[in-house]
Amino acid sequence: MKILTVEQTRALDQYTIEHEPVAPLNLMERAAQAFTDWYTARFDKNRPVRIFCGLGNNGGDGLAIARLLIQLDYTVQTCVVRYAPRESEDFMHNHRRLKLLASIKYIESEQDIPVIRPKEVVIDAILGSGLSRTTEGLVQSVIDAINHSPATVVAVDIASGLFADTANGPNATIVQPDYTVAFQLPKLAFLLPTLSLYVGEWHWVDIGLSRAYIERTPTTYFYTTDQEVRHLLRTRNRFSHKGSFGHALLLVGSYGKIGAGVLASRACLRSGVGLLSVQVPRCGYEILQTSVPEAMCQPDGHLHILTGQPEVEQPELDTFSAVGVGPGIGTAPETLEMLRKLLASVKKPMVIDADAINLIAKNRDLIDKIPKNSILTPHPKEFERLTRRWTSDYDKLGILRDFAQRNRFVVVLKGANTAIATPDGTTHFNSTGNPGMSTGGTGDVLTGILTALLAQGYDPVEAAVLGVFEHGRAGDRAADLRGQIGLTASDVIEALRWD
Ligand SMILES: NC(=O)C1=CN([C@@H]2O[C@H](COP(=O)(O)OP(=O)(O)OC[C@H]3O[C@@H](n4cnc5c(N)ncnc54)[C@H](OP(=O)(O)O)[C@@H]3O)[C@@H](O)[C@H]2O)[C@@H](O)CC1
Ligand SMILES: Nc1ncnc2c1ncn2[C@@H]1O[C@H](COP(=O)(O)OP(=O)(O)O)[C@@H](O)[C@H]1O
Ligand SMILES: [K+]
Repeated sequence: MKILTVEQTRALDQYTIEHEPVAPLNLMERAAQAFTDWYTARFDKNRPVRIFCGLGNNGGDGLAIARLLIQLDYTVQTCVVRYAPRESEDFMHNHRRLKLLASIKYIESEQDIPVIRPKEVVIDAILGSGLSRTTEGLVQSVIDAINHSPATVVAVDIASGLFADTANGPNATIVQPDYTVAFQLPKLAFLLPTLSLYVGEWHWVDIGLSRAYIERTPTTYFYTTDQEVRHLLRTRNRFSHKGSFGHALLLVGSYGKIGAGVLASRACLRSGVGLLSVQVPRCGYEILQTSVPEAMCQPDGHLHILTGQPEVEQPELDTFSAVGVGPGIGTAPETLEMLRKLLASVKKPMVIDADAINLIAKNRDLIDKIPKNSILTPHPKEFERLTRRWTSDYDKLGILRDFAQRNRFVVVLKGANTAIATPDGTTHFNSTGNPGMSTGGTGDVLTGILTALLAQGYDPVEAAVLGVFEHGRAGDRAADLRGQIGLTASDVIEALRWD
């Protein structure tokens, strides 16, 4: 699913109005109806509703929602915040219609701001995507009152005061909603960790904007949906054999961290790889052979770390269809040498994670040695080591895009809504996963999954989008079964299911 800018959304609105055709007022009516449907499915009539409306089209939506809820017998108090002398046309129209049905309270100064009670639901329709400057004065006071109230808060389209796709200045006053209900498409701001307080749980509702126009509007930001991922997944041919699904090699583990290698190996096998070989330090040999009997084990000559000096002769690297390196390997100088040799020998895109990323961050000449289209899977701290500290989430997205594009890597920046930046400059935000996955080892699981997909011949961008999505989906299934708090990385592996 595409994420469009405010400008593009405005153009989309306009196109829909001109070509569908639908009158602007009817589009507002559709938006209000879609919001009301969402609202009535969640909140019953016992909860009094207080709707704060601004003077633009977001306020117009609020007035239309007030009318629709009143018609459904909800108890509604509408408050119009009169912060300026101008009102939009569609606001005025809906204002006239609502006045025929109910009384409206006008907030013209701070004294007019009502006391908000705990049982109420506040609907925030003060400012929407037309926000053009930081909030101040009366609007700021009303937002403060909403934020200090004990009521549940639902934002219409976007929280008042929040910019949809650019950074807010420091100390901006912004509504902190429990829910945001956006029209048609998600906004970039919803996907950024430092803005989560201003978004809450978010949903989007279809208001019938032109699909054809959305299709041909260019964007660099995407939000991965279930439907899109289904198209990527390959089914198995009846006559396939284990040779059809590749032979992966994982280089993983060090003394005390063989578990990382076990998790990556199990996840790789649960993700459809035909054959798996695993290189571990000698101390990991029995552990791996016992806990992952399906894998072939290539012990390193060193007891505790990977050095790239095998104990016994090993197949040439180019016999493997994909290589993954990093989980649990540590940063010993001998392991750096192993990584150096590995990068010099592997010609295909590979998966690079954890300490392999840390080693590369400290030895930057290695960046140029990484095969093009390789998948790097840093968490934010590893990514910062690899690049630089960022000043905002928007700055971080810029650094991410540039780093992926300049080096021709697929960079999977992990976290809630993992961001996948590709060599062609696009960024895909993941839609699955939950905070239960913030536990040691879940990243190792992802490395195993991605290595398995590359080994099966998936294109690296597709592998990253699909693998990250399924990793999160497995995390969601595991959380359903066990709850988020008790979730472990092993549970994520057991919950993987690829159909
Ligand atoms: N897109 C869609 O698909 C659909 C969109 N719809 C709805 O329209 C909404 C967008 O409406 P909108 O363009 O009228 O903007 P909105 O946010 O209501 O306010 C604009 C006014 O606020 C002013 N203003 C700006 N910043 C300010 C500040 N800090 N403090 C005070 N004032 C400030 C600004 O002033 P100006 O910048 O012109 O000086 C202008 O007068 C959108 O979010 C959605 O709810 C649906 O109805 C239909 C489908
Ligand atoms: N709050 C969250 N929501 C969704 N996914 C999360 C969340 N926290 C962590 N994850 C996922 O869990 C994994 C953690 O990886 P990482 O930090 O490398 O852990 P480890 O190094 O312990 O394996 C990543 O795939 C990340 O996207
Ligand atoms: K709003």
